[in-house]
Amino acid sequence: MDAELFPRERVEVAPGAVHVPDWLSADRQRALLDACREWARPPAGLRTVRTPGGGTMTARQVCLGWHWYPYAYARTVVDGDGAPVKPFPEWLGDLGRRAVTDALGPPGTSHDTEGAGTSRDTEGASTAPYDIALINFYDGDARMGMHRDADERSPDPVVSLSLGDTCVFRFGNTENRAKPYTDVELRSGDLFVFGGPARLAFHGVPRVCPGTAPPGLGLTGRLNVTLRVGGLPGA
Ligand SMILES: O=C(O)CCC(=O)C(=O)O
Ligand SMILES: [Fe+2]
Repeated sequence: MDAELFPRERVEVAPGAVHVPDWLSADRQRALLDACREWARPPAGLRTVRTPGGGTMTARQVCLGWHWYPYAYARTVVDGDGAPVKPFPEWLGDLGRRAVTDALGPPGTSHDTEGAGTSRDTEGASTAPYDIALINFYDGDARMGMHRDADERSPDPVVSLSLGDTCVFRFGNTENRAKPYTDVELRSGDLFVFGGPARLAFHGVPRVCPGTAPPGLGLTGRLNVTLRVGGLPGA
């Protein structure tokens, strides 16, 4: 990691949405990248996602635990090779819980802003294990439009880990895709968590900055791993 003139600070972008720069060490980034390379292999590997309107997502995706397709979850790759989704490893769930605690505080912590009642207990966030990972690979001009992560049935926070090229991550409001939103630069190793009142906020990736990955990582492009609690029937 290049030394910064001013270290980047943890920022609460909106109540319940926190950016923690440099959360993963260089070694942990490399280990997560190695795991992503394994998960990307077929069967049930990296695929291009087709949207109902006939378009395709520019970021390619692989899932663990539950397979996401527009706009539901399944146990097999129903819109691809039909293979069973790869298992969600316990260590990744542990990483998810640690991420939430580091970003938002331990369970039961009140991080109210002006009495807004954003305690994780009152938001219904649970101790249920993280059981879904969506891994997105961005190369070239890949982007992700503004959307909500709304296909899970659990209110637990979404945990986002970034590897490789820096991107602009746009974090918006819960009403619509338009302003107000905040643009955050996510770099390799950064953590972003959104839960509580921010859990259903619109967000997207308008831009990836090619050639900005840490030279030692060995990744061209950007990987983002989001961890979610599904709360899905039959889990
Ligand atoms: O790539 C990112 O940083 C965001 C990914 C995302 O929003 C998603 O997987 O739902
Ligand atoms: Fe998302």
